Parts: sequence; C-alpha cells; structure tokens
Amino acid sequence: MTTCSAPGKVYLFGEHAVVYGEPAVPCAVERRARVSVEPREDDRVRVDAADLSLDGFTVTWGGSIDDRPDVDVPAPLLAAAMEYIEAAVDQARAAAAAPDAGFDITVESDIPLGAGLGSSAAVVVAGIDAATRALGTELPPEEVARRAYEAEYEVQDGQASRADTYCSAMGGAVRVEGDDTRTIDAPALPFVVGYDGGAGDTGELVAGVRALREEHAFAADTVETVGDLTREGERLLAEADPDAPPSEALLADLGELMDFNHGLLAALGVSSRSLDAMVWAAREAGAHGAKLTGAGGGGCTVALDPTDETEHALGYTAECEQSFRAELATEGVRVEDR
Ligand SMILES: Nc1ncnc2c1ncn2[C@@H]1O[C@H](COP(=O)(O)OP(=O)(O)OP(=O)(O)O)[C@@H](O)[C@H]1O
Ligand SMILES: C[C@@](O)(CCO)CC(=O)[O-]
Ligand SMILES: [Mg+2]
Repeated sequence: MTTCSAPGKVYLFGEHAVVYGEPAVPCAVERRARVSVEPREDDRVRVDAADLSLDGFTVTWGGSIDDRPDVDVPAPLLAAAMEYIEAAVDQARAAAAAPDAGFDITVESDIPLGAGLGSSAAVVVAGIDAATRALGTELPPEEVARRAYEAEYEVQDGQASRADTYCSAMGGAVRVEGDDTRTIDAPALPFVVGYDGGAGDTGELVAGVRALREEHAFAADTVETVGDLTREGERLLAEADPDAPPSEALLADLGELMDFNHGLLAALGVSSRSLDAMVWAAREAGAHGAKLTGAGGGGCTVALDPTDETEHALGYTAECEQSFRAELATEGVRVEDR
C-alpha cells in the first residue's frame, strides 16, 4: 500500500484573473487529502471515498469506474469525483508506462469540498503521486504538478489554471502566471478560514467572469487590476524576511490588498451574501484584511489575523458554519507512512 498526501490552498491574491494570464499567489495550507493505492491483479479500479460529503452527509462507495455505484450522493458529485480519480489514474498509467494497471484506491480528505480550498487539486496530486509510486515510478513534484494540471484541465473542460495543482504539489507560497510557475518565499502568514458550508461551481463561475470580460471593457480592466494588485503583493512578500514572523506593517499592507481583491472579485460577480458576511465579520473583528478564496459563489473566505479574534467572531456569525486557523503548509505532496 502506498499513501501520499497533498495540501489544499488559499489564494492570497489573484484567483480568476490567473485564468487570463495574470499572476496569482496561492499558499498551501495544512489541510490535506490522503490517497492510498494498492495495485490490483486486473485492470480495474476500485475507489473508496469515505469523505465524499455534501451538506454534512458522509458516504462510502466502491465498485469499478464502469459500474456507477448506487449510493446516496448527488449523481453529479459522484460523477465528478470519479472523473477526477479516473483522470489521475490515467496520468499515473501514462507516467509509469503501464496502460493496463488496476488499483484499489482509498481517498480521505479534511479539505471541504468545492469550497475554494483546492480539494480537487489535492486529491489529483496525491492520487498521481501514490499511483505512480505504487507502480515503482517516482516523479519529481514538478512533474506531478504538470500531470495534475492536465487531469484538472480535462475534467474541468479547459477551465483551469496551473495554480491549484502547482501549489498543492510544491507546498508553501507559489506564484503562477500562465505557464510560468515558481515557488516564492513568504513568512508564516496567520490565515483564518471561514466556511459557509456551501460550494460554488468552479466551471460556471469561471464562465461567468469570461462572459463579463468579453462583454465589458471595464470588466477586462478589473481582471487586469487584480493582476496589478497581485504584483504589488508579491513585492511586499519579496521584501519581507521569510524566517521572521510577519510584521504588523506587512500584515496591514497585505490585508489592504486582500480587501481590494475581494471588492474586485465581488464586482466580477463571484462573491455571495454569505462570503460577504464572513468577510465583514472578519474585518470587524480586527483582521488585517479578508477576501473570498478560490472560485467563490459560496465556500470559504480567508483573513489575516495573528490573534484569535477573527476565528472567534466567525464562530458567532450566522453565515459561517466552521472557522479555523490554517497554517501555511511548507510541504507539498509527500509520502505518508501507514
Ligand atoms: N475527498 C474527496 N473524495 C473524492 N473526491 C473529491 C474529494 N475532495 C474533492 N473531490 C473532488 O473534487 C470536487 C471539488 O472540486 P472543485 O474544483 O469544484 O472545488 P475545490 O477544488 O474544492 O475548490 P476550488 O477549485 O475552488 O479551490 C468534488 O466534487 C469531487 O469531485
Ligand atoms: C477560479 C480559479 O482561478 C481558482 C479556483 O480555485 C480557477 C483556476 O485557476 O483554475
Ligand atoms: Mg478545484
């Protein structure tokens, strides 16, 4: 049995705009998906996804990818989960030159689903690494990231940037601009996540921004402005000492840019009432800044606050189902001992 895990992420800056070639800075956080893989004698794939939960329900399903299991999970969710895993399996088969390899796969994850924390990327990254290792092939994390991007791109019908998969594979803070991907230094930022218990449809939200951008020059300008503020945020990070706790001044400057970024995302139509409520609850609690993270529509916000105030205030916010501190995950995809 080979087990690999990979982290989820929050966007400090730049989601959506990254799809159109602007830079983005996602940061891996210590919430991980773990994928265990055991090669089979035949060419079938059996998947056990214990945490495939929606609205608080948890189910386990098994069976081959050809026989859709009969479980109480909304059909589109089940279909999507199988597609991500199938795409990861195909990448692993290609990487290990073993087109007929079969696997028993178990997926466990503490990353909320479809909520902007990159659960799909973490599952695909950990899945590709575990399955290739199970076949005796070791890929460098950059290659896992490249293949994971191909898998997400295929499942999401071309609506994907390299940001989520690269960040999950490499860990830490990264910067992605088109095909240019690199890790960057960043101090341990005090992220606090708010989760409204909901999800957004990434494909639909990306399509909405694309349509706005094509229709209105000012929407295209808004996307470019997100790129400008991301570049400014990168300059702030580059000047900071990555080994020292972030200064109040740095947090204030980054927070101001996060607030601006949230406003622009809201203008592009990807926020929601509950995301706005959590953003305001964080700001009123004294967070340095707050924004939605990921595709939006529902799901998670991220705030900067070294104190407990934001987590506490979100705990009392009606729209927030869960709040938690999210440490920067310095490790990307890794092998787990079982
Ligand atoms: N634990 C899991 N087990 C099986 N499939 C999972 C698991 N976690 C995520 N997935 C797959 O990933 C899909 C969610 O991906 P989606 O890209 O919509 O959201 P996300 O990656 O969580 O957020 P974002 O892309 O906005 O950061 C789920 O519908 C499911 O198909
Ligand atoms: C909305 C988006 O920018 C981030 C989703 O986590 C889409 C992508 O980059 O693939
Ligand atoms: Mg995703």
